[in-house]
Order: sequence, then structure tokens, then C-alpha cells
Amino acid sequence: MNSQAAVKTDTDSLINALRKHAPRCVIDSSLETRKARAHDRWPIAAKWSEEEMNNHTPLAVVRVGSARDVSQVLTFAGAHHIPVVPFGAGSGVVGGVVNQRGYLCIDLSGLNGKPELDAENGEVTVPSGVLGGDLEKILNEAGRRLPHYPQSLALASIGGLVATRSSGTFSSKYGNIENFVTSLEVVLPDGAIIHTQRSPRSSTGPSVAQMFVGSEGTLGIITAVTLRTLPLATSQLFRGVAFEGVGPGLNAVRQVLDSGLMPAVIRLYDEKEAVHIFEKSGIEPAHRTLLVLAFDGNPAVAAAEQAESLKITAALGGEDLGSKPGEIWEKTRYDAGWLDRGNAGEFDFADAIEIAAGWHTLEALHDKVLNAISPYADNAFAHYSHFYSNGGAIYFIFFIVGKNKQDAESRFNQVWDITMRTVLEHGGSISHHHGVGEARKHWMVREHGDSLRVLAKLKQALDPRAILSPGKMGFDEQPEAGK
Ligand SMILES: Cc1cc2nc3c(=O)[nH]c(=O)nc-3n(C[C@H](O)[C@H](O)[C@H](O)COP(=O)(O)OP(=O)(O)OC[C@H]3O[C@@H](n4cnc5c(N)ncnc54)[C@H](O)[C@@H]3O)c2cc1C
Repeated sequence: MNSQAAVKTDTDSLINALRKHAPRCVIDSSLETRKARAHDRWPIAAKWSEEEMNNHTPLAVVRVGSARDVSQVLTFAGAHHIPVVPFGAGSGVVGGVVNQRGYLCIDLSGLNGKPELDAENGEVTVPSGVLGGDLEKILNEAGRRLPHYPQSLALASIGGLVATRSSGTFSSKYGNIENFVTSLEVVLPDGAIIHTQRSPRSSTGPSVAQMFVGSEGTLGIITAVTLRTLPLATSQLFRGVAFEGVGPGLNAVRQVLDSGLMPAVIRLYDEKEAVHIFEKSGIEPAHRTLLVLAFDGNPAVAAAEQAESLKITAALGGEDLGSKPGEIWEKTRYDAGWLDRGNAGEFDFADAIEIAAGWHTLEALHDKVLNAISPYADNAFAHYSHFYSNGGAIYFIFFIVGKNKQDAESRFNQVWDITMRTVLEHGGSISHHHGVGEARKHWMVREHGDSLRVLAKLKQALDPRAILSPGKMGFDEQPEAGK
């Protein structure tokens, strides 16, 4: 028997054994399915050669329908020392689901049972494979909502949103996914199914649920999520304000927040990116930045917050453009066509890098990063979003038209490395909400410093055989490492 045939026989017998151990799981080892589950929307994976794809395809894709199924797969994997990588809906953009060949992909899309609404407490418990958009529809029909609106709402699973510590466009008022999670059902690497404490808040030690928020499948597999929900908004007001430059726009945002006002959406587009919304609104951009604001909830409160916010922006030089630019933003907020178009060419890349930083450097970082990446990117611009009293996030968008695969990839990597390094040098965080995945794992030592040891020890304690998503989160990096 040649070596390839021997490997196939080994894989076949392993899969047969898994079928016996976890009889309700649907196991698919067709090449087509394995390839489809080998990657997410990380642009690098879209350009993989056959050989690169082959190096990353799972042995099989295991579709589960319950926490018990997940538990059985994990006990089997532990006994056979086979890595397992959870796959939510594959909308991640940093290679979170990417791993070295020889692992089992656990496809969670079958965890899609009906969400249970607890009307009395305003909470919903939802199986983790349900897509964000589907949950929102169900909640809306019951007069409720989860005001967590990532651009990928229709593409991402609830479990994936929790596992990546995601952020939605209404975060300035309502917070990010971690602010909605009240409890999780998680299957640990040893197969144990746990349910975390559930109450509006508690002071009974560190939150166990929050330890899994953002763990990207390395500490456990989230099988159900309980979230706070809110009644539907009875009013939503959108607005656009133009400024001469990024600095005045940021100053206005800070003053609005410092006044205790809470716009649900605050987005400041630099001159280059703002052009697109100005054009669609029929407004002459005149090389100005654009602040998009939204106020939502109770009509009287939303109207008052808008009026007060506009007084502040006007006093700081902002020109009130009325509701049109905000409404255009609202209508197009789920459209990410630029990503598909920018990545369509064989050697072309389009990507977004989101980072977080304090007010002390928020303005400077914009120019520093864009200037530093300009030799490598054919086009780049940025907007600010997700503001806090102490800072905010910047979303750098860049495009590369490569001469060949090597040229395109090396420029893509340069843009990422420069951005990560510049942000760290200025005391920011290398990711605001897309997570670590492959793209950022080598930067985790510099991001966390000594405290990465705490996460690594947690990983070691929960998963001593390194079964779940091995090689991720910078756990395998040396203490002195970091690009
Ligand atoms: C067009 C576009 C727009 C986007 N906009 C936003 C945005 O506005 N805000 C934002 O935060 N993100 C955004 N994203 C990124 C992406 O949608 C999020 O990262 C999302 O949370 C991923 O969810 P998923 O179900 O697709 O997870 P996947 O991509 O399948 O997995 C992501 C990671 O989580 C792990 N994982 C998935 N499910 C589980 C689980 N149940 N238990 C444990 N680990 C799990 C995976 O192993 C992987 O490491 C965008 C992506 C695209 C393509």
C-alpha cells in the first residue's frame, strides 16, 4: 500500500470510529465540503494555491445538532489526540477557523433551534448556530430587539459573534456583544457541558461567561447564548454633520460624549471615505469629513439628544447637513460590496483593519498609519466608529492591485505589520472587534505583555492536550516574541 492510500485508510477508520462514538453527527469528508470549511473570509485564504488549500483542509466536517453531539466529538478527539476547530458561519475576516491539516472541523450551523424568549426578564436564549439576522427577525416579531448590528449581521452566527467579541454599529449607546451576554452554555475540551451563572449582575468572582467571550474557540465551544434584549425603538433619527478635518470632528464627538449625550451611532469618515456618502446624498463634499449620528429609542429623548448634540457640533464648526447623509448610511449599512469587488482580481486585495486607541492618539494615528502604509497600498482611507468616553476605534480600509501573487501578498503583509506596529507603539489595541485569528496571532505577546500568561495558563488548564484550535491566540508564541 502506498503512503497516500495508508493515510486514507487511517482517516476512513477514524471517521468510522467517530460515527460509532457520535452517532447523531453528520460527517462529511467530501473534498468540496472540506475545502469550503477550511477558511473564512480572510482575504489571504481567498488567494490560496491548491497546495496551500490542501495544507489547511480538515480531515472531515462534523455537523452537530446538540451540545451532547459536541461533547461526544470532543471526548473522541481528546482520546485520539485530534485537533478540533469550531466553524460558526465563516464570516470571520482574520482566519479564525484556519488551521493546519489533520483536524476535525466541527460545523455548528446545525445548532439552529428556536430561540426561547423569557418575556418576564427580557432575555433570549439562542442556540449558537442561529444567524444574527434570523434572531433579530424573531425578536422583532415579538416586539423586541438585540441592538447589536455588525455589518455582517446576516452572515454571522450568534456563537461566532460571542467567540470573537464582536461589535455592532449602535455600540456607542448600547455597548458591544459582551454587554448583552448574560450566560453561556459551553462544551469544554474534555467534553463537559457547563452553564454559566445567570443573573443581571453578580459579585461572585470573575465572570466565567466573559472568559469565553472572545476566546475564538480555543477554550471551549459555545453551544447556546443568553442575551439581554430591549423593546423595539419607537424613534430613530439620523443626521450628517460636515467638518473641516478629522481633528474638529473628533473634538465634537468628545464634547458630545462628555456632555452625557448618547448617540446610538457615531461614525466620523475622513475626507477620502466621506466622498462616497456625500455623492449619494447629492452634497458637495468640498474636501470635508463627515460625522454620521443616529439617536434612537424614546422619541422625546432621541429628539432632545439630537438637538443638544447639534448645538455642540455647530459651536465647534460643524455644518448640519440634515438627515440625508445619515439616512443614506442607514440604508447601505449592510452593503459590503467593496470587499468582494476589491478581492475579485487574482492578485488584488481589499481589507479592513480595525484598531482601538485612547483620545491621546486617536487623531494622530489616522495620519501615521495611512502615511506609513501608503508605499504598499494603492488606495487607503479610514473612518472612526465605536466611541467611548476614553477613546474609540479606527477602521482602516485599503486596496492592493498586485503584479503577481508574491507582490500582492508581501504588500498585504506589509500593510498589516505596519499598522499593528504603529498602533502598539502608540499604546492602542491591535483589534477593536474582528479578533485575532491568523492575522494577529504573532502580535499577541506585544498586545498583552505579561498578562498573556494568564490566558495561556487558562488554556493549559482547560485543554491540556491542546485539542481545541491549536496554535491560535498567540499561546504558542515565546515570551520575547512579537513581530
Ligand atoms: C462583510 C463583513 C462585515 C463584517 N462586519 C463586522 C462588524 O461590523 N462587526 C464585527 O464585530 N465583525 C464584523 N465582521 C466579522 C465577522 O462577521 C465576525 O467576526 C463574526 O463574529 C464571525 O461570526 P461567524 O459565526 O461567522 O464565525 P466564524 O467565522 O465561523 O468563526 C470565527 C471564530 O470564532 C470561532 N467560533 C465560531 N463559532 C464558535 C462557537 N460557537 N464557539 C466557539 N468558537 C466559535 C471560530 O473557530 C473562529 O475562531 C464582518 C465580516 C464581514 C465578512
